[in-house]
Amino acid sequence: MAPNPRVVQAFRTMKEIGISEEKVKPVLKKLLKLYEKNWELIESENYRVLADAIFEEEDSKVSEPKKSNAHDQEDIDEEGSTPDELVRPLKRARLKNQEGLATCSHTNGSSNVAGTLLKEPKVEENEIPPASLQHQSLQSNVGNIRTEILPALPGPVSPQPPSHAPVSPHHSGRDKGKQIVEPRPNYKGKEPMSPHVASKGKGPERASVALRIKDPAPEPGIIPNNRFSATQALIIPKEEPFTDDMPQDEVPLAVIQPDSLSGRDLPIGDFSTEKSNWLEPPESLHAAEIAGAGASASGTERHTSCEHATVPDGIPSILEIASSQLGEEGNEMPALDVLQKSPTRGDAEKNKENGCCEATLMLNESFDNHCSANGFVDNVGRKDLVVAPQHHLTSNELRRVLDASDITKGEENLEISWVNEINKEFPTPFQYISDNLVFQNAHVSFSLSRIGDERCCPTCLGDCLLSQKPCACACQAGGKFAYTPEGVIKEDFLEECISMTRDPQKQCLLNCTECPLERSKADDFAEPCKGHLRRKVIKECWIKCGCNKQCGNRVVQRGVNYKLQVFLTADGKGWGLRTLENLPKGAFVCEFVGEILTIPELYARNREKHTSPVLLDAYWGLKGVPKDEEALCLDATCYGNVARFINHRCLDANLIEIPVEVETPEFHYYHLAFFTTREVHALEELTWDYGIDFDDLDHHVKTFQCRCGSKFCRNMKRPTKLEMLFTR
Ligand SMILES: C[S@@+](CC[C@H](N)C(=O)[O-])C[C@H]1O[C@@H](n2cnc3c(N)ncnc32)[C@H](O)[C@@H]1O
Repeated sequence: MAPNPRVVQAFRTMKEIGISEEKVKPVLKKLLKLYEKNWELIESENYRVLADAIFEEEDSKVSEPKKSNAHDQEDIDEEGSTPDELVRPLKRARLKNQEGLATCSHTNGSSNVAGTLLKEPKVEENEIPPASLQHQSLQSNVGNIRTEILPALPGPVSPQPPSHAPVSPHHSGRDKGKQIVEPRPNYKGKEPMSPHVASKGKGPERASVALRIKDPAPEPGIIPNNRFSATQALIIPKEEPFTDDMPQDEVPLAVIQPDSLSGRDLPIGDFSTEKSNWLEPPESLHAAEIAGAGASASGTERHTSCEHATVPDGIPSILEIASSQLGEEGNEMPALDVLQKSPTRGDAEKNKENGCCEATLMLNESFDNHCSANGFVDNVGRKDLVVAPQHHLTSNELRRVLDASDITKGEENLEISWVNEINKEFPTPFQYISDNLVFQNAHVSFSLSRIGDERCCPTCLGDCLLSQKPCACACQAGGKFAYTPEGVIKEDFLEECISMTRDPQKQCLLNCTECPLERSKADDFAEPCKGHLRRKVIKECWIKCGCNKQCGNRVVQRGVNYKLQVFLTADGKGWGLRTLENLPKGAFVCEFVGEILTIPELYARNREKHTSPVLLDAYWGLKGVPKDEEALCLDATCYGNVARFINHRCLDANLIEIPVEVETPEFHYYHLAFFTTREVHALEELTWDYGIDFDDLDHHVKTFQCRCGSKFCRNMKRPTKLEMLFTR
């Protein structure tokens, strides 16, 4: 029998990163079984899932006897044997996230090079760090350069034609990034629908970090193969928490090495004020002016903003840029089309597929190759792909300019730009992640075997929303799906969520007999539990369900699907998040993503220097006394997503947070997703009610003078008795 070409390709790809067939076979076999021969999942992101599973297997296999090669091959060919339970490996996702960590300068043996925090494995006293690690550090640094050379620039935001386009659950994954999302035909918004183009979509099941990992991970301690681009070079710590003493079928979502992030008070202090690696650009490069250069803010618009990009004859086209893989500056290369031409990532990928080179590769090339900083190649040297900017940019300046086009550095489906139309400040650097990371002690692990059939719908096919009878997943949400076929939350479900949050009559506070918040206080004045708001929960279908990836009950796991922008607010709230397109009521905007911490870990951090943490307390008080490792919160100060920019608004905010259960049936961990409470117009700031009691000095959220502007503001300056007398 001829070998299955997909198997052959998998072997080949693994071989390229130094993994032998012998190691690949048994793992591939298990994955095929686990994914029911869904090769797409295995092949996505350059076989990342496979590579990760092999590493997991290696970690846990020490005492396991090897199976014979012949037998494995047979099994792969047959694809029929019953494997041990294998949970999709998620842990290594964090490796990706170490790349380019901007400014958390940790004390434990980490090095901060060119704005990139590089995590190094703990080195014993007197032990010389292996050369491979030094090498990796350099490579990671170079990787940072590449990730920052992104094509587009933020632009002045022109209100979009209204498009009440619903969130379409039918959008593409990262591995199929060029697919166009079709609007649902039966959406009856007032305005014409605008199809969402997922220009660089992420993994189809977003909640599974493993599916979204971009690059194959090298074996622990091994120098990545040179053939990989610099960004693929990752530091692989040899020690992995949770691995040794954990049952094989339990895998944390992603873990941050305790070594590297302990004692974070200092780094976080640095983080909020760090400037050394984050240079101010010259005035000519101010974001607002850049915005005025005509580039538009996100994805689809960019195609049209570059039509007139030409180089007048005689204008020298020179631009400074980091020139080598070691990142020296000062070499010159032709001016590139950075201020006008803003192709989408999809375009760049297409060019790459066509044999064009990437920016990192191009840095060593001469202009004869006709590469642009955007990864574009103009094979015929057409001038309309190149403009001569007025400025001679240094590499630092260029980095800043290009960062403005996508604060997510490619982590989301869509690019999210930032603009500052007020002054010359830049957003505080942080490491963008699109999935939560376990910091250290939080107990967040799951096993497919622990998701019982009653908590998933293995017998479903296709799109659960279309089936006559509500499936098991729907039953958990009260016998009805929370989503409409248009991908927004159902009106009644949403209204109930809103009233349970806002209406004192409908609010239900759960009181812990022993509140984790109080328990973790270092003082002797623990108070009784103040109560935790009971919430409605959405249960999404997931990989153990029989439905397909396009199932309408998978919305949050698909990630951001609307054009958003980070901007400096004019009313003194700092940076905020706004939408660049009209949003229908009930639309999923984004998830709150950060480090998953236990409450003691949260308290151990320096509150003053943190952005608002979010408690995952929807079940506290409901299920007995949550253990320390189960009472969790999310902190997005150092690692976070775009939600860290959402400002607070008392009571009538246009977003509401709803717990969403995706991959774990353990109630203490869930995803916190933001949905619109009403239609939101393009350019409106997105806000949510942090739930702060401004009178409670003890509140876990650092209090501030609220400037939300709501007529329901709970922090309005209260009139003094004297003032009250005068107003009578
Ligand atoms: C989660 S962050 C939001 C993003 C933040 N504005 C920034 O610039 O990074 C929370 C912080 O934003 C500021 N903030 C949020 N909502 C505010 C409001 N309504 N009034 C004043 N400041 C606000 C406070 O400083 C608060 O600690």
